[in-house]
Amino acid sequence: MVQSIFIDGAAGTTGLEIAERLAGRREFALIALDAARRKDAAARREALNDADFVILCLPDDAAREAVAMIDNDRTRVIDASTAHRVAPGWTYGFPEVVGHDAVAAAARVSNPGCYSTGFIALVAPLVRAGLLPADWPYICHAVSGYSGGGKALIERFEGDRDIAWRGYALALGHKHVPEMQMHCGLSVAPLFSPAVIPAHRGMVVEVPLPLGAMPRAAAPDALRAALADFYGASPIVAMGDMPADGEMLLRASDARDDRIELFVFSNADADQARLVARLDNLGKGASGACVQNLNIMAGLPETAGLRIQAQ
Ligand SMILES: NC(=O)C1=CN([C@@H]2O[C@H](COP(=O)(O)OP(=O)(O)OC[C@H]3O[C@@H](n4cnc5c(N)ncnc54)[C@H](OP(=O)(O)O)[C@@H]3O)[C@@H](O)[C@H]2O)C=CC1
Ligand SMILES: CC(=O)N[C@@H](CCC(=O)OP(=O)(O)O)C(=O)O
Repeated sequence: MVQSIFIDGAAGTTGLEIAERLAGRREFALIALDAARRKDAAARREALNDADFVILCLPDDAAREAVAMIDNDRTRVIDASTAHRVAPGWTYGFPEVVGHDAVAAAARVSNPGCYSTGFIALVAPLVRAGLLPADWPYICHAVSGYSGGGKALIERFEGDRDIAWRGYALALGHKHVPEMQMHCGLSVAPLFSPAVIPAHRGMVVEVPLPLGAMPRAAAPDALRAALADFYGASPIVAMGDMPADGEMLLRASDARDDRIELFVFSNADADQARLVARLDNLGKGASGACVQNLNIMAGLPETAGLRIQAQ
């Protein structure tokens, strides 16, 4: 049975990338609004209620407004925005962490933030297994390609080739912190320092761990083994190969890939470690994750339409 999909915000960065991944899929039929009607409330309301699945690629307020316009109990929603990531009644769309069955059964799925995807992929399984403490004040550093900031940031970076690094969220309290804390089960909010680099896409998220100074922290080998075991044969979340030459690169020209790779680096004394995740902010960080969740909700193979590079 062909299921209908409406992408609200289809002309934006995340929406366009979702449409690319759905192009040619016979299981789905896209409901499209022409340019003149894409922000028209009546047209959106009709499309939102006609669709079997709605994918919201909108700013937070517009996403809340779209959900309020749905007045039937058949349409299922995937929200790419931050609006519902810690909201009651919403399933957090990280199937490897919350369980595929929970996503498959959900009517309302909130797609994780891009940075949160890296942090949660690394920290949640280890805290859950008792290998890292839940009450530690974790620190997280990350860099993102500028497409992470949508059309406005793309325009800014492509109009000013002189920006080599942009630190932001300097007053702390980035909008991803609540979901990072909640979905890792932490009693203390992590301290998060994001930055943007002059590459269109790509992301590295890092959690440095002073293991020797932490209570109840396992050794690096145990952390590595636990992550490998937790994600098992996942086609999307996997341990990366340890770099042989002592450096790890993110290249602006890297092939697009909807997978996420995890690393545990450590020192010879095994009392310091760096948990690192490398992903595409528009892949597992946004549009790839939306399509993965859509596949699971629709009862289809989770990687259908995704970009999975040969290993
Ligand atoms: N980019 C990324 O890597 C990630 C983005 N996200 C989230 O996805 C959502 C979309 O982000 P992104 O695609 O980057 O943003 P963009 O700014 O690129 O796109 C947003 C789109 O929404 C449209 N829009 C705004 N208000 C309305 C409205 N009331 N009705 C209909 N359309 C509207 C905009 O219209 P117009 O074209 O006229 O401006 C634009 O096309 C955001 O919540 C973002 O935080 C999540 C994870 C990662
Ligand atoms: C580089 C950049 O600006 N990134 C965005 C986050 C992108 C993302 O994950 O989007 P959500 O808004 O859906 O959480 C930011 O920090 O606000």
